[in-house]
Amino acid sequence: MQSSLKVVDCVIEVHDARIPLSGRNPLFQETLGLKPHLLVLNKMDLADLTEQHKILQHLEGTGLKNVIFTNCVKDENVKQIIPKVTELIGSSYRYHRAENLEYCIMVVGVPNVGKSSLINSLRRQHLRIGRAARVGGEPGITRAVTSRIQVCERPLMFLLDTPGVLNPRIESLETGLKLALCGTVLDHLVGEETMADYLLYTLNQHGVLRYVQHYSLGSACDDIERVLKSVAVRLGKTRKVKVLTGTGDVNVVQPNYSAAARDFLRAFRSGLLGTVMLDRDILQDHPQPTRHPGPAGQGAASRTS
Ligand SMILES: Nc1nc2c(ncn2[C@@H]2O[C@H](COP(=O)(O)OP(=O)(O)OP(=O)(O)O)[C@@H](O)[C@H]2O)c(=O)[nH]1
Repeated sequence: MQSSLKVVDCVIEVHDARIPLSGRNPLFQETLGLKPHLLVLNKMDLADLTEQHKILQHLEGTGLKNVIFTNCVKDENVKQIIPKVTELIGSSYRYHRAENLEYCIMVVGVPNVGKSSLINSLRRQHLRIGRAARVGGEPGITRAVTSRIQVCERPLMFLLDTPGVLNPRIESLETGLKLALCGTVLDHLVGEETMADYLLYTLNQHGVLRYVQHYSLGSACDDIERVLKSVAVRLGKTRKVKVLTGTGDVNVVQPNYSAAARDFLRAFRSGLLGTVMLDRDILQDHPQPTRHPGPAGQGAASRTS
């Protein structure tokens, strides 16, 4: 990414709109910092944006003035990106390329936030043609900086897709769990049941109780074992386990907790359980944003219950 930088006019950083204030990789800013920068908060369809103005205020307080919320599956707000990028490059002090009317933009972000989807959406919007970048539900689909992909005719604009890069030092356990819920880390590395537990905690804390109806649970519950058991039974996700008894082996049918946890996470990620703002704690804890947030531990509030 660094070696491609000299041909890049602007950096578009894509992040998940459910975690607008946490989990970004600070190395992007440090390494790519001098180029004009646009933050695209994607998957807005999955985010609770009732406090959008507070989020924007908070981001502005940390020096991020150029922010656009998008849904790249439905092409929402994607049309705003190219005019904004053109404006940013035009007003950039590095813009000394009178003869060269091509723009080259690098798209960066943590894994699975929709960088390739954004490129495909831009092509649909401006060129009326489809896919150029591979899209996938799991992190790690794009594995190298691609050759340039044209996304617009006027102005002539090319994008470089890049692999998702996580901060090697995640600032807190809570931020790690939020990133995992958003699908930026392979689920089995964190553990589906751990993530399901955090998801249940979050949904209850935010009063997003659609899971109760979705799984016909009767009432809200903060016991993950009970919830996963009900989900497993309801979905018929059981497994036979051999149990050794005094009279020999007996096959016992048990709820398949892992399969239930996977279904719970899948339903959440596809929006079936409602929208959430996973950084609500940061918004509440830091009403007056500071311009230079410190390193480890700052930002994400610790769990209080
Ligand atoms: N709901 C929703 N899903 C989206 C949106 N944009 C992308 N996705 C989905 O998110 C998943 C990841 O999208 P990609 O475009 O492959 O993400 P990426 O950032 O290029 O991923 P890596 O190459 O792994 O870094 C895919 O399943 C997309 O369909 C969006 O705006 N809303």
